Parts: sequence; structure tokens; C-alpha cells
Amino acid sequence: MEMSALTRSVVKRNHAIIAPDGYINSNVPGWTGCTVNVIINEQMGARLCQTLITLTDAGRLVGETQVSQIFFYVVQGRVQVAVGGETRTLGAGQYVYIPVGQSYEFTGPEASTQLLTFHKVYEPLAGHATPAVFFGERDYRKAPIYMNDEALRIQELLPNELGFDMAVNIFTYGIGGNLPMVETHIMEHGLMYLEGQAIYMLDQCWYPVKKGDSIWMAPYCQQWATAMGQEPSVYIYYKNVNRFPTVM
Ligand SMILES: NC(=O)N[C@H](N)C(=O)O
Repeated sequence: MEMSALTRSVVKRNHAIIAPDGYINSNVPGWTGCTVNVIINEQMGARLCQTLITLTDAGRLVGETQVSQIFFYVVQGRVQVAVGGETRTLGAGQYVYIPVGQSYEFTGPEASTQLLTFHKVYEPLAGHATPAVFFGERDYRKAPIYMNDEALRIQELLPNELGFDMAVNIFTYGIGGNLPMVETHIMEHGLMYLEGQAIYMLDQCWYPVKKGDSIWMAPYCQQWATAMGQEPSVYIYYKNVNRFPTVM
């Protein structure tokens, strides 16, 4: 292992950059034969949890969702999942959304399979059914242009329906693409870069980021990004959606 006293990771009150160089394993009951890096969690002030699971070929994830729904995305490798009466093999770019109160089992992974997860406490909405298990895959053809800018494309991975209180999207910035404005909004984000490099501005701080890095943005954390280099920059991100803004 290369030794270093340097890191690109930062953890602030309303945002964080988590680079892989600082990962330390967490043991999660029921998830065996794997390392689990808890990248974003309520311990840092977030209302989502984001983890990266790296499986050995003996890896097995057995559990039942309780109050939190979980979205599993295969970053690399292949694994079998049994959930909701179905068994499927998921490869890179494929995913499954598991609603609350659902048992699941992931088995038979290729060595070094990586799964990214997003977890959120589900908020039911009167008159709308709790979502069912949902499978899908990354597909650039299903990524419409964002805000009339040909360089930006977003694929929504979950149905755009009020029953869902979280969205997971893949945002592709073509070479030279950048967010058209500084965004300032109530929605929170957790994200991981799947490809390329970028410069991200978070609350007036500027960060170089690249494939493998994760970012947490609290509500109202100001955000802007531009792709860098000679390849597109792509991230998968979580966003809370579709619920009434609360006042205590
Ligand atoms: N930082 C971001 O990628 N924000 C997105 N445009 C979003 O809020 O969906």
C-alpha cells in the first residue's frame, strides 16, 4: 500500500468530497464476503446513506429493508439477486430498486464486483401506492438533453411518479459541458463519478474530482460543475423528490 499524508477528501458542514484513498471498511450485519465503505450517512448531517460494496467471489448480501428503501447499482462485475419473487443476474450498469419491507439476497458475484447503494427513509404519500421492486439499466439513448444544452444529458433511472420520494439519475457532461447555472435548491444529493474528470464548485469552494470520487451536497449547498479533459464526465446521483416541504 502506498503511504500518504495527502487526500482530496474534505468533509464540511454542508458538503463533502470522499475520495477512495480514505476508505475504511464497515461490517454490516448480513453482508458478508465483502468490504463496505459508508461514504455518506446521517452521521455527517445527511438524510441519505450512500455505500460502496466490493464483493469477493464468496460475497453474499442477505437482508430485509425496514424503514429505508435501497437502490443497488452495479458499478463493475456481475451478481445474482433474488427479490420480490424474481431472480436476475445484474451486470455493470444494471440496477434494482428495493422498496421498504422487502427481503433480498445477492449471491454468486464475480470477484471484485462493486455495488453502489443509495438508502432513504421512505415517506408514504396518501393516495399513492408504495413503489414495487424495479429493475433497469443505464442506457444513453434514454437520456434526454438537459436544459436545451446538447452537451448535457440526464437519464432518470426510476419512474417519475409521486409514489417515489427519491430519484436516481445518471448525468453525462460531454467534453466541455458545464451546468448552465449555479444551482441553489432544497433537494439533497449524493453522487459518485462513474467516468471522467470535472471541476465541482460547492458553496464557493472549487474541487477537482474524477472517476471513483463521491460528493455529498446538503440542501441549499450551491453547486456548479464543468467537465474536464478529453472524455465525458459522468456521475450517478441521488435526489429527494416529490414530497411536501416540511416546517416543524
Ligand atoms: N448538481 C446536480 O447535478 N444537480 C442536478 N441538476 C439536479 O438537481 O438534478
